[in-house]
Amino acid sequence: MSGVNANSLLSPMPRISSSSSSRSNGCKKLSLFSCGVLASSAAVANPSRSSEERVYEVVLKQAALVRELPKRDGETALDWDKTIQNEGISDGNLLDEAYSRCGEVCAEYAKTFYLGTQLMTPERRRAVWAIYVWCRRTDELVDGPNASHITPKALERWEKRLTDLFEGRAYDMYDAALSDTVSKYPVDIQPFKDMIEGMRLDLRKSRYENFDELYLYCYYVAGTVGLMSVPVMGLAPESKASVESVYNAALALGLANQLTNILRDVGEDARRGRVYLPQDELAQAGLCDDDIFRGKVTEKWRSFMKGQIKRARMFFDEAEKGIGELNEASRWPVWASLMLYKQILDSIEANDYDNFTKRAYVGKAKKLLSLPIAFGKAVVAPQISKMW
Ligand SMILES: CC(C)=CCC/C(C)=C/CC/C(C)=C/CC/C(C)=C/[C@@H]1[C@@H](COP(=O)(O)OP(=O)(O)O)[C@]1(C)CC/C=C(\C)CC/C=C(\C)CCC=C(C)C
Ligand SMILES: [Mn+2]
Repeated sequence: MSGVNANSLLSPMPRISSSSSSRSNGCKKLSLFSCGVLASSAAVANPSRSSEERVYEVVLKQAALVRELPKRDGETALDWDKTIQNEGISDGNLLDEAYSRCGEVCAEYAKTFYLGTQLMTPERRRAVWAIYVWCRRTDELVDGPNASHITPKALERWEKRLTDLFEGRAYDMYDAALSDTVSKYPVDIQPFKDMIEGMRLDLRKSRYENFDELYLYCYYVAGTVGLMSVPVMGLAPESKASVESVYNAALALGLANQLTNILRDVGEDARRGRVYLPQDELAQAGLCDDDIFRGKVTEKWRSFMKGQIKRARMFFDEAEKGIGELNEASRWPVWASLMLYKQILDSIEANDYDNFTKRAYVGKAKKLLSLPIAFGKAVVAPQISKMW
């Protein structure tokens, strides 16, 4: 691929600011906090409104947007793929070129995921690429080579650029692709704004008092990706599940991925002065920041890590419940990404919980093996169960 690198993804940004999100009150239920993996601090830390409740409001809003979609002849509200197909995907050379550049970035940065998207319909595939590129560029702002120059002002400009592209004013080719995607699929701007909020958080915060705080961070930087992806991946027309439950599963996959990322990168983050672990749970385990900076694997550390891994796995389990509700052609990349990420947790265990000096990874052979297994879960198993 021709010259895609972190710098070239980030072209200059226009000025002006825009406001960030506001959320209203009033939600119900909760899931993984209350399941008692670790005595979670959510209710204690914020008795009035936990992060999980706040995020659940966003989930409800996203689900409502989908449910409110106008129905056209022969379509259900959940089957918007036909509409896109009827409108055709060739919108002129420039747009095709914009999408194919997104595909190149995706192929360069996320090879396995790119492969996974090959089973999706061409229009969904290119829409997922466009979302991927926007997320990657947003992440690069605080994680990439120019991260030390990124200020809140720069993030304001990035957000202004986001609102522009949602209104049809694209700044460059990658934005043009996303602008087209959000005009065709019922994708809401809120998760995108929230991801930028996560980048703001990264600029000003390097410690998390409890899981409630960490949950919100994980939602901002990764749960949002799940919410952005569902409208593009589409729901199975035959699905009987509620739209909320599918969004919840998507959210859970983003959270699980991010929690896994955090556990994999403990040593690397500590070297940057960052600890993305709940401080109260560290204290309960008899640990503190200094233990992390020292980086010695002790019994206390192993036991702490076991709890954290258990929680991440519970989020993966929650996510698995929703994959079968997605449009059939979208299930494979999701299963593949879930299986690959989940195996990072196995690898941390195999490293005897040394995530200070060893980077947990999934080897090529295991990666390759995961693809047909994911295919089996996504495509073959549902066909078999239809036959019975
Ligand atoms: C089909 C599919 C998997 C679609 C998602 C594609 C997509 C839009 C991905 C964007 C990912 C991205 C670049 C996010 C930016 C923030 C970020 C980097 C988050 C971390 C990802 C891992 O990246 P990496 O290992 O490279 O991390 P480093 O920056 O290098 O440290 C994350 C951990 C989060 C990624 C989150 C997802 C892929 C969410 C997936 C959820 C769904 C696709 C919903 C599935 C639906 C159901 C019903 C389960
Ligand atoms: Mn990153």
